[in-house]
Amino acid sequence: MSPPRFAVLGAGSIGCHLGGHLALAGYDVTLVGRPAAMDVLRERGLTLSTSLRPPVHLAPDRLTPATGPEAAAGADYVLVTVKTSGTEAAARDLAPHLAPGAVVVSFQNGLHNPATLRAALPGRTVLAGMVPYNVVRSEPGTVHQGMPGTLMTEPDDRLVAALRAARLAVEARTDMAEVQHAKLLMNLNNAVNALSGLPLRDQLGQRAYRRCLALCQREALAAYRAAGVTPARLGPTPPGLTPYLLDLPDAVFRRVAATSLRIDGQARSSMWEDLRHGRPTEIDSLQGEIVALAAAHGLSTPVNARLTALVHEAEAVPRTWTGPELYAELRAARSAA
Ligand SMILES: NC(=O)C1=CN([C@@H]2O[C@H](COP(=O)(O)OP(=O)(O)OC[C@H]3O[C@@H](n4cnc5c(N)ncnc54)[C@H](OP(=O)(O)O)[C@@H]3O)[C@@H](O)[C@H]2O)C=CC1
Ligand SMILES: CC(C)(CO)C(=O)C(=O)O
Repeated sequence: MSPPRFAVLGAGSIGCHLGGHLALAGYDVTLVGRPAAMDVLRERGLTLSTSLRPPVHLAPDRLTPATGPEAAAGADYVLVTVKTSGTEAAARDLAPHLAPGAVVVSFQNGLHNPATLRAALPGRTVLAGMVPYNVVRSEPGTVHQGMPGTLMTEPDDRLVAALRAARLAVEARTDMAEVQHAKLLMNLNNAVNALSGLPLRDQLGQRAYRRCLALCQREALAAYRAAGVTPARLGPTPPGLTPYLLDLPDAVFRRVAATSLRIDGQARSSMWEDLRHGRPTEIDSLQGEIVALAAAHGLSTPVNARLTALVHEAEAVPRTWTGPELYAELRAARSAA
């Protein structure tokens, strides 16, 4: 069988990281992104950087950038890496161009992107995927992976083999709904990180910020219990114990969490990148999902609701919060509820 051909729909941080690794391994990859971003690839090529190994550069002639969904026509796999707010439109645009038998894979955060893609692409195979680590566009034409981690996807042998050949660690999972709920617990930190204005390592190193995340996770875990959802265990700590770990004093936390905190100084949440570039954030599909799920089960989530409001305020008028300020604000919201 010939090697699979790939298209990446939404060639930003994650899309360039995944597509760049596949192109580096010799796969035929079309990167579909915005005109300005694709011009950068045409002019500078793409550098894949990580503190785990030396950076590698793909010269412009090793890349196939494109700006319209028709460029995905020849692909066996279309990796969808747009932000959640762009999923439905991207799927609608893609629908008339998909090759027969093409498989669409969502490597996005949130709970509902695979379902949105399935609804817009009836009869197509759509797989849920998950990226557990951070990637930032550290400078034009460079995407930087700031921590190690293993991609997850619903089983597909050809896809898994290609990702592994591209030196991307990947695990096939049959419990992707539980994986996505576990990832959402992690992503509740995106808002805290974005409002802190700090690199992830510095923000997570401060107890007050971690306690903000712990408050969010406790509400989320209560909502999951009410909904009968058991999030997958993705690391050494069971999801139900993570808030206790986050509450620990800094020195104890650093010792206990050393293995799960191999984050370099460049790593930032994708929501920080959105705020920095003046783009709308994914807050409504992260904290917003917890608020909605809890409400459906008669629970209130004042902390997640307040953070949602604060992020929307920061979208309109940028501001950062110190850890003690944010923790006091969230505790006040909880007390007032
Ligand atoms: N960055 C990270 O560390 C991680 C991100 N994720 C998730 O991965 C997904 C992608 O995130 P990320 O890579 O950071 O996002 P980016 O914003 O960096 O990349 C998405 C890119 O796709 C472009 N785009 C949107 N719609 C289309 C379209 N129809 N055609 C062509 N291009 C389009 C966007 O342009 P424009 O902005 O103009 O819409 C943007 O440049 C999100 O769900 C995120 O939560 C998951 C794990 C880690
Ligand atoms: C990997 C992680 C949790 C990093 O914050 C992320 O998913 C994001 O930034 O969106």
